[in-house]
Amino acid sequence: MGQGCFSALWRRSTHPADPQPDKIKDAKIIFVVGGPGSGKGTQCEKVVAKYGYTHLSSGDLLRAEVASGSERGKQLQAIMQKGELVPLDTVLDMIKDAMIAKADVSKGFLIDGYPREVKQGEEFEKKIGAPALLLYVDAKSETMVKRLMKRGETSGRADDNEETIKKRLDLYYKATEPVITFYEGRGIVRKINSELAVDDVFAEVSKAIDGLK
Ligand SMILES: Nc1ncnc2c1ncn2[C@H]1C[C@H](O)[C@@H](COP(=O)(O)OP(=O)(O)OP(=O)(O)O)O1
Ligand SMILES: Nc1ncnc2c1ncn2[C@H]1C[C@H](O)[C@@H](COP(=O)(O)O)O1
Ligand SMILES: [Mg+2]
Repeated sequence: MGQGCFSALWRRSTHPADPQPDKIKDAKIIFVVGGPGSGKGTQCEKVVAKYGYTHLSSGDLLRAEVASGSERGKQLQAIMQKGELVPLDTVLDMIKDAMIAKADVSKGFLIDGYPREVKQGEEFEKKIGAPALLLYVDAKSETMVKRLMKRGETSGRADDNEETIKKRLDLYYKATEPVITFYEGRGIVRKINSELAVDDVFAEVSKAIDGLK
């Protein structure tokens, strides 16, 4: 879908004249990138418990908007149900607003599920700042499908079904994997083997975070 037609309609409260973005310009930022069902949210919860970072999942922020019942939420739901990406401006403004709201108390931010494409990373850096680390949560596609089908038994997520999972996976390989290559060039990518048990995956995550200055 063309993003231009939606961006004006869906812009949120932040704008260039807003002084508040200064509050987050020096924040420690970790991007958490991986396929659907790779275990990003699971690991982020553990990082919050151990390191006290703030976890912001773009998918969770979008689902909260859907749950609000707003007109915008209805439009977002239609896109997410199809396993497509919502417009960049919408998701970036949501993340930025959430970061500003937590800036005074946050030790650092885990940005889970963003960037989904290289352009999202570039825009994030222009409007917010550069990530110190990218955690690449890696699992096989068969593993991800199995986990999502199981999660779908109880999650209530409209996109945890066979047809949408396939679309989300295809989009991940096409649009999101290039994000990893892009940040590898900066030397900030740590690949995490998410085929292991949750605590063993977390041991790798902890090592990557402990390596941060
Ligand atoms: N290492 C693991 N071993 C077994 N199950 C796991 C592991 N990590 C996560 N899970 C389970 C928990 C969930 O039911 C499911 C998906 O994990 P989750 O953390 O929600 O993935 P995710 O956040 O990457 O998915 P999405 O992109 O769809 O939000 O798999
Ligand atoms: N960063 C994002 N850009 C566009 N669309 C997004 C982003 N994060 C989440 N979404 C939409 C599209 C996804 O299929 C759903 C669910 O996201 P998830 O990270 O799996 O919770 O939301
Ligand atoms: Mg998740």
